[in-house]
Amino acid sequence: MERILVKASKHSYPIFIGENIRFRLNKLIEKKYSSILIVSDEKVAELYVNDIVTNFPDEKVFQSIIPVGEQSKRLEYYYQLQTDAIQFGLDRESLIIALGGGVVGDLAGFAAATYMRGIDYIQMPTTILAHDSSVGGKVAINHELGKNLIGSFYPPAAVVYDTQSLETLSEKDIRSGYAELVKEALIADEVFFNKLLNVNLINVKNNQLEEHLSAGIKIKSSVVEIDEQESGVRKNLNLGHTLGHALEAELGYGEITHGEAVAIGLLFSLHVSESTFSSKLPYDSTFQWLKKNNYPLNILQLNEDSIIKKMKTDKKTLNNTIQMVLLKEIGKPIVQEINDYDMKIYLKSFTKKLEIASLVE
Ligand SMILES: NC(=O)c1ccc[n+]([C@@H]2O[C@H](COP(=O)([O-])OP(=O)(O)OC[C@H]3O[C@@H](n4cnc5c(N)ncnc54)[C@H](O)[C@@H]3O)[C@@H](O)[C@H]2O)c1
Ligand SMILES: O=C(O)C(=O)C[C@@H](O)[C@H](O)[C@H](O)COP(=O)(O)O
Ligand SMILES: [Zn+2]
Repeated sequence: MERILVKASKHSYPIFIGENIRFRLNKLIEKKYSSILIVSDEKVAELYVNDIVTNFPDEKVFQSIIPVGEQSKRLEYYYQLQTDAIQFGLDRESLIIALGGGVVGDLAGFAAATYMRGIDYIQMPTTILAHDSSVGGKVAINHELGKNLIGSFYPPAAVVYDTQSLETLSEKDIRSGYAELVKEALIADEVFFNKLLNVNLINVKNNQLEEHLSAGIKIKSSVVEIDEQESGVRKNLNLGHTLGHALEAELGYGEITHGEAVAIGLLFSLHVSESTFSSKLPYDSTFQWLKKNNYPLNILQLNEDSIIKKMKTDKKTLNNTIQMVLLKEIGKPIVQEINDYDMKIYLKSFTKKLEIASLVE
């Protein structure tokens, strides 16, 4: 088992990564809690919730199970969790366990951040993507008008990542999770990036996956330790998200996964970066890798004005001007202001490039 300690403003917290560690959860938690609420989605609950419950034979353990998917990361389910917490009698010494992917982690984390003004919660990520969402304390729900617009920075008490639970993931969710790994590699580590571009996602080996997750988590945690509340370098973790989040909201939450949207967003960032800095970046190799691994890249019918409006709900936006993370080179991200006129040109040239590439197939 690997243990990484993350320093946060409220407290430091450990990330435990290892196979089958969900069965040792009670040994990994140091504190005794008055009661425990496990939050999970229907699919994950069916697979793993009993493994978590059996850790606590002598405690009061409750469950709140939400429907699967991005649509659950909204006010209605946030309110449902608060109602459950009140009705189950959770107090200030209670614990919430977020067992699932980023949807469960963001929603349950935000519920924990606000229930009785804040109680402890533990992230138990069960997707590859959640190596990112479970670390750093960003918790939130979506608004119809924009992603993650209602939320907080609220670090977990611990992250317990059982890599064995990843064996049940679908191809789509493996793909989705790898987009955030590629993002981390692009902002911080060219060697890691080149390694990822050699991976074939349908037969990625367990030891390879663990190596990638550990590398991704180290990049993520080192950034959030320096800038927990995103006044500076943490913005770089948003590479690919200005367009990615806009696509998720524009197409309807859940129509495209977060990672798939981020993958398109990464490609767009490379496109804009190449034009802005007149430099050669790995647009072509990234495109080829995404295509080979079946990422959906067919976003040809974009309404640019509507997308730009959605991009402006991005939390990096200042004075109604879009701020986008670009790359000067791999490992050298920079936040750049882009006006609406230029953005429209970039969106048009990007979709044209994708259209031409789809004709060449
Ligand atoms: N807080 C952050 O810093 C941060 C970072 C990145 C992403 N996010 C958020 O994370 C969310 C996306 O997370 P996600 O991709 O994990 O989505 P998700 O939570 O919806 O999980 C994806 C799918 O995988 C299923 N699943 C989960 N674990 C499984 C397992 N072990 N076996 C089989 N199926 C399993 C789920 O039921 C779901 O159908 C988005 O809302 C995004 O905004 C947050
Ligand atoms: O941790 C961060 O910071 C990130 O930007 C990680 C992203 O992968 C993640 O999707 C995050 O939720 C986006 O944050 P937001 O502030 O743009 O909502
Ligand atoms: Zn993300």
